[in-house]
Amino acid sequence: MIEAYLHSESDLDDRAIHLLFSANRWELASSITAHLAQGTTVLADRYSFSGIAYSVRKGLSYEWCRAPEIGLPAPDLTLFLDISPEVATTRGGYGQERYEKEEVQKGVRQVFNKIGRTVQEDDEGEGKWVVIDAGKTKEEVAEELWRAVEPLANGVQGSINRLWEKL
Ligand SMILES: Cc1cn([C@H]2C[C@H](O)[C@@H](COP(=O)(O)O)O2)c(=O)[nH]c1=O
Repeated sequence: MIEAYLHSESDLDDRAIHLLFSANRWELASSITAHLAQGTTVLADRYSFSGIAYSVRKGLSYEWCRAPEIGLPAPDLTLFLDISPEVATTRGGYGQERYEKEEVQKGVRQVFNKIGRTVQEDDEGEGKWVVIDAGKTKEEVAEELWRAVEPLANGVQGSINRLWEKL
């Protein structure tokens, strides 16, 4: 259903697609937790913050969008690959999806930056938020990413947090 929606083959209420994305994360929550408990690093290419950013841009409230995400396994680190919408359009594979339009990306980027500030200020179990300048070369981006990831590469101590739920 998500795929059909993203390729404009179907239409859904903004809330319905938000909940589908969230349900998709909940489908995997126990397996993510099991991997983490075994010491396996889990990398998610987009997670709750993406879900919230795309839906808030459409006019849904931050609180409404956040609610179904509460309790999901929390990231230890979020890497926000920031790029101007103009440069993004020049990158490969861009333009096929419903949201791959400059106006949409501009709005989503603004919401992401707001969420980033909130995460940095709150410390409510959302993990650390690091902005990476994705407008640089592939090598430079890789270097910046590694600088942020390396401190965690040997494992993270402590229990697995849940998003917006202090354990
Ligand atoms: C994970 C996620 C992605 N999206 C959007 C971002 C992308 O434009 C599109 C596809 O995501 P993808 O790039 O991870 O495949 O879906 C949401 O709107 N909500 C979500 O929860």
